[in-house]
Amino acid sequence: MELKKQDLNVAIVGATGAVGGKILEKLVERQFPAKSIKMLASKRSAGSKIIVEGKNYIVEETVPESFEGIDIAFFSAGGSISQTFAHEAVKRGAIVIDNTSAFRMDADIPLVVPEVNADELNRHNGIIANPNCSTIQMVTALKAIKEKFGINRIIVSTYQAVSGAGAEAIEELSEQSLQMDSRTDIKAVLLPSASAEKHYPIAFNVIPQIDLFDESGYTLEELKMMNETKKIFADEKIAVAATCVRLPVVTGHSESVYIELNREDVSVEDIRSAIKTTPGVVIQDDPSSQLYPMPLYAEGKDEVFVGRIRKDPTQPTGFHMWIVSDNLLKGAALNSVQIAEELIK
Ligand SMILES: NC(=O)C1=CN([C@@H]2O[C@H](COP(=O)(O)OP(=O)(O)OC[C@H]3O[C@@H](n4cnc5c(N)ncnc54)[C@H](OP(=O)(O)O)[C@@H]3O)[C@@H](O)[C@H]2O)C=CC1
Ligand SMILES: N[C@@H](CC(=O)OP(=O)(O)O)C(=O)O
Repeated sequence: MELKKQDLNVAIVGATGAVGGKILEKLVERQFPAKSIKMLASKRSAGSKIIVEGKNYIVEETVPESFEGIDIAFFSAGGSISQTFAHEAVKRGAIVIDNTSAFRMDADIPLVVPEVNADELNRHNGIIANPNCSTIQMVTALKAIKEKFGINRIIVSTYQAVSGAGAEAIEELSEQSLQMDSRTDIKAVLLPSASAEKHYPIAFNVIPQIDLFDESGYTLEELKMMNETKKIFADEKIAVAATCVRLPVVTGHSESVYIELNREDVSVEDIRSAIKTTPGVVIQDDPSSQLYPMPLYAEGKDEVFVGRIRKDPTQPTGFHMWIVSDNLLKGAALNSVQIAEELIK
């Protein structure tokens, strides 16, 4: 499908959500060549107004006809909405960039992080999948290391912010936090979370569950990381194991990542040099000045930050590192907009 660069009609499905709002901001900030941007959500939000850089955008209900004349449709309204409307959009001539997990593992749908596998865009049939937020920041940071030295195995533990569970979860964390003072019995006061991990309060807590469990004992979030990494790296043999954890941070996912390389002769300096070659990846790593990435400082930034790079003292091919990025930006909205930019290059 050919896209003319200067006169694109764009739609955002899920425009009132945590990710959809950031997609609009990124399109405006990066001066995406859009003639029009249609804001779509559920019937509940129809008629509401979103203002970005002084311009008003009126939200409309999403129906199949919403996609008449649309060139690019960004979807971030949940998997079931993508299942219902993505093919309707493609049928009407749009290219869909889908932020949900609905199509990510379909063999004929590219799963793209532009810095890693932009060439996959050449084989799309109308739908392109944007990976899981935790997966995106990890593969972006590891891409050059993998290319240069080969990676056999990845073991990752995540520390994920509540904004990953949507706008409602952000509200919930601040409401629960405000109920507290030092004398409060937390468990007696805090109400269970409304986000995916429903049973427990998130304020002043750490929850080792994101999304549902499957029969293997892993959660769906963990399985997404494990499977999507193999697909993006086009490497079925790479061993990936994940533990995904939610904590009371508003925005910015952090990851403790352990990798085993194919070779023993690689130094920390070699790893740093490789990482630096990937655009958008920044090393923040100086123990002597307590410099390392943190979500509080990554929020609002486009980059993926890497620090705490260490050689495993017990295994000559092993390295540890700490990877942080804004889950709503590189983890979702920015990556989607970068995909659209690649398409019109
Ligand atoms: N947050 C993140 O870090 C990431 C999120 N994603 C994916 O993006 C999607 C949205 O996430 P997020 O923005 O965090 O979620 P939010 O809960 O913040 O937003 C959900 C959005 O979906 C819209 N919506 C709900 N029902 C419908 C419907 N029937 N028709 C049309 N729109 C509807 C909502 O509109 P309304 O206001 O009208 O209810 C709202 O705009 C999820 O599928 C998630 O998997 C992917 C990667 C990362
Ligand atoms: N599950 C992620 C965000 C997300 O929505 O991911 P996915 O699109 O893979 O369901 C989080 O909670 O941080």
